[in-house]
Amino acid sequence: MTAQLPSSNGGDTLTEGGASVPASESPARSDRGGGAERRRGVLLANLGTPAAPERRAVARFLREFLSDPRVVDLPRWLWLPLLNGVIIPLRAGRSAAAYRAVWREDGSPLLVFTQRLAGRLAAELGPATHVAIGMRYGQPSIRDALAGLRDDGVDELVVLPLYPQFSGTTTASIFDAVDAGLGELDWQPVQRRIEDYHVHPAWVGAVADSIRQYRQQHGEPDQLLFSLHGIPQRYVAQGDPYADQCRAGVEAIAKAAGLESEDWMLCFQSRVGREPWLQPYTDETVRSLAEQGAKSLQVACPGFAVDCLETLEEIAMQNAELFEETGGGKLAYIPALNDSEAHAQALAQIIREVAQPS
Ligand SMILES: C=CC1=C(C)c2cc3[nH]c(cc4nc(cc5[nH]c(cc1n2)c(C)c5CCC(=O)O)C(CCC(=O)O)=C4C)c(C)c3C=C
Ligand SMILES: [Fe+2]
Ligand SMILES: [Fe+2]
Repeated sequence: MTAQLPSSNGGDTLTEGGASVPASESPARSDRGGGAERRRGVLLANLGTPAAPERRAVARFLREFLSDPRVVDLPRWLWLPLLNGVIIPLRAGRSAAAYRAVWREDGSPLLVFTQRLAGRLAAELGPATHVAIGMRYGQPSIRDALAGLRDDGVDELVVLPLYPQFSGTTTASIFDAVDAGLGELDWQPVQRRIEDYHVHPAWVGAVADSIRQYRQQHGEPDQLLFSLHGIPQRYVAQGDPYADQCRAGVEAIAKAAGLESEDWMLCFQSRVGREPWLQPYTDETVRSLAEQGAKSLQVACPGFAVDCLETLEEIAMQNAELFEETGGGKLAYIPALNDSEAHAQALAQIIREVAQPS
């Protein structure tokens, strides 16, 4: 199915088969028809990761990431001195140690899996579609990815942030970087932006299948946790749809996986700072389940398209340890979809649905 996008710049969002596409991004989108074949490019965008698991590289990454006003919205005069004077000096070393615990011979898991997924996706979409990866923070940058696509002669650009659930802190920030990159390059391709795909049946089916397969191999736990990255509650109160999309998405996955409502829970991880974030918090939930006598947990993290620090270290190491130490048994992490064929097929379907027929 191909999305029929209206030619106005009305700012509406179209939902096609579960993926939301804003209808307002490229003024020239509908006036270029003419029957000429388009060269399609896909920008597969992700958060980014440090260049190395060392203090300096991690400090550089955190400085860029946490200076983004989409991520931390405090007034700059207050936040930037606090970030540079207190938070980075305190956090960089600890964070670098956590990165070292998951770093692979071929690099950061987030980058390696994103690169591999891009390769699979390119194979799935065929030689007429160019796929490039761009990181919101660090390298390879979104601007350089766009420059590569432009040099390949792309004139229809699909932007796919690897965030199934929309948040201003993630997806919108990627769109900011795409705007800035296109502006710098003075390039105006036709654009399709995929805002979210949290209830797209292809993606929901792929996640549900991965959970079912995991349980066939490893058995059923006392409880399954869906753990998604948190954001401050204040952002949700200001209108960020992230929490609603997390709930709708995990309900769809649970239903597709045939889970009963008492078999699973949604919780939120990775809180930073003191203000309240989305709740229940994953670590408090893990502790309380252990105290209530749970002996086995499985944790799936369907907000993370690929495995990264937050899944491999925070869930599979820290929370597994916490569960054991507080009287539980084994906490098993169900890997992200990563570069699986099922993931590439689901994303290819989402892309095909929003792209123009060529
Ligand atoms: C301080 C605010 C943060 C917000 C808001 C936030 C939202 C958010 N993040 C992701 C996905 C990822 N975050 C990752 C790491 C990470 N996140 C924050 C802070 C916020 N995230 C920090 C400080 C870090 C760095 C690690 C640390 O020091 O603890 C990662 C992993 C990156 C990697 O290299 O592996 C991902 C992915 C989402 C989806 C999200 C909001 C929905
Ligand atoms: Fe984060
Ligand atoms: Fe974390």
